[in-house]
Parts: sequence; C-alpha cells; structure tokens
Amino acid sequence: MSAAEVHDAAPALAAFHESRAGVRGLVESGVTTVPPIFLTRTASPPLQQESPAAAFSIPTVDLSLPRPDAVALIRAAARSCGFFHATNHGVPAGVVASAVSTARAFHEQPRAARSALYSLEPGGGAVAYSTIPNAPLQQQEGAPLLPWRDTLRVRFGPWEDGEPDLGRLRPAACRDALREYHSALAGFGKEVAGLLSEALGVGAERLEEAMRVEGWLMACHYYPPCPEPARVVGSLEHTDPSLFTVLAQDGVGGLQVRRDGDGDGGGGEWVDVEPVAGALLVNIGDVLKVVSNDELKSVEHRVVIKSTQDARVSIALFFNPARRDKSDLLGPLPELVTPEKPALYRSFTFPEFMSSRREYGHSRSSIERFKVNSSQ
Ligand SMILES: O=C(O)CCC(=O)C(=O)O
Ligand SMILES: [Fe+2]
Repeated sequence: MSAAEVHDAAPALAAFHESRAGVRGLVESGVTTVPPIFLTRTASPPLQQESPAAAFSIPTVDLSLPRPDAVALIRAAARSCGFFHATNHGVPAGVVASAVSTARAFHEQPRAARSALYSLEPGGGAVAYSTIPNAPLQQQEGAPLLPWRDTLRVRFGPWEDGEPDLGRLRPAACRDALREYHSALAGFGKEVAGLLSEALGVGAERLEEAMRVEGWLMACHYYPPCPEPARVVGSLEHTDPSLFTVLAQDGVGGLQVRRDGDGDGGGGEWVDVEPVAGALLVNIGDVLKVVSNDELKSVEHRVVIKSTQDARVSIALFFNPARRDKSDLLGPLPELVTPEKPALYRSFTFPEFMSSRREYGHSRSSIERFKVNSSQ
C-alpha cells in the first residue's frame, strides 16, 4: 500500500474503531453496501473465487476407535491436509453448544454492553473485543484492511502474577460457559497432544514433556451476514501460529482450506470445510510443523462469508507451548532429525517466533526465516 493510500484510509479506519461496535454495528445500522475499508485494494478479481465442487472432505477421526487406528488416521490427516474432525471426543455436547451460543449472545447483546470491552491491544488484559485488522497497514499488499468479522478474545494465560478474573466479561452466563468450555478443552488438548505425539512416532508423552501444551487464547469469532458477501473476506488466508488449534463452529459454514499444491501445505485449490455436527475440528499450526521437522503440515485456511442473512459463530482455541522462557528453545525434536533428514529449522524461542509473526504477517513466511540456510 502506498503512503498516500495509507493516509486516505486512516480516517475511515479510525472512525470505524471509534464506533466500538464492530462489523455487527454496521449491520445493525443498516448498511447496504460494503465500506471501502473491507474491500480489496487492488483491481484484482473479487475475493471469493467459487470453490470447486472437488470431491474432497476433511477426514473424520472417531476417537473411540482402538488407539492405534485413531493414531494412524490422525497421522494420515496431519501429513496431508493438516486438518481433521474429531468425533467421540469426550467433551460433552452441551458444553460445546453452550459455548457457541454464549459467544453469539455476547456479539448480539446491545451495542453499549459489548463496546465497553472494545480494545485493539493485542497483549492487553484477559478480555478484548474488536474487529482485528488483517495486518499492519503496510503489509498484505492489496488485501482489505479489515475482515468482515468481530472477535472476542479471552486469554486464559500465561499469567505472570496470578490469574486475573474475567469479571469484565458480560453477560455473566457467557463468562461461565466459556470458562467451562476452556476447562473441558484442556483435557481434550492433552489427549490430542498425546495422539499427535504418537503419530510422530516419538511416544505419547513426548510433545507434552518437551512443550507443556496449554490452550491460552480463545478467539470467539462472529461473522455477521453481509449485503455483498462476495466482496469481503471473513478471515484472510493464513496459517495458525499455534502447535495446534481446536475449532468449534455452528452449522453456517464458510471455512475453507487450501489443498496441498506445493508439497508444503499451500498453493492448491480452495475447498469448503463442511461443518460436522458434534465434531471438534483440529488443525496443525506452524510451531508443530517446525517441531515435527515438517512431518506434519500447517495448512493455509480462510473464511468466506456465505450468507446475506445468517451470522456465523466459531470458537478457536490455540494450543501453544507453555515452556516459553528465553531458555526454552523450539525446533525440530532431535528424534526426528536423521542423517537422511537433517533439521530443517534452527532453534528459536517462542517470543522470537511471535515477533517474527508480527513482522512478517500471518503467513508461512514467519517460520521461513528460521529455516536452516534461510538468507534472512
Ligand atoms: O472461524 C473459523 O472458522 C476459523 C478461524 C481461524 O482460522 C482462526 O481463528 O485462526
Ligand atoms: Fe486459523
């Protein structure tokens, strides 16, 4: 984006954030066309190419299968499309359903109640509500400045000085339901870490021992209906920074993943991820791609807006390494480095990784710089 374009867009962007009401606020005020800050900034074709009717669906893994069978299915999924639907996952259906409906209730409560929490501070307090810009103004050449999406971020750690309470999160029922969902998912996350660890052939405990896997950041996304859905993006294409992410969603749909066209989890055609009732969707993130020495794939995904009528709700819980001090190095597990397959990445700390992420944006390039022989 040129300096002049940044200058031109800045007031509209500031006014949008000052409204503190998110994209939902625009929809409530009755917009019938999409404001320019949500539109692509190049003359390129519309954002959403029709996704092909390709016969492809995300694999489903029934976690009640005998463990070796579940591990084999997870290995196949994590090495190919990087995503799988987990069924019979042990998290009570009611806990998931009430988290999703409470996230919807948060975003649909009166404007004054939600705007009290509006904040763009990334590392801020435990709770923040905002439309998170796609990237700093200068990055993401040609992409829209804002997604058609509002997000309530709830942090469950790490806390230096004891856990702050989530008291600012209203309504209280929402706070309780998200807390309950988080505790239920903590157990599920450990289970997934064990299965992925076995899928890597390094023993069920290894990932947990090396990383201490914890889900700290919960993003409750709300994708309002849009008067011109094909002109906006709900979530720009990206890979997740996590070890892995667990997503719960309603039945509206809109998530798409990229088929592996370049052997590295990108470059192929976009396909729809049809919601599977009762399933939790797991995807591999960039940190696990590194730790696995590229045995597992962190695949690009995005969200398109499907509806002029229905809002979509999803909850992403990002599982990250809790071992993240300056002395805790991330890199390929030594067991996965062999003379035939030397380490593809140098070691780095989690803070180093997050700062690369801020600098290079939400795409694969943020881990490329840690590649052995990288020129950066
Ligand atoms: O809403 C979704 O389906 C995906 C959200 C997502 O990709 C993310 O939060 O990283
Ligand atoms: Fe994501």
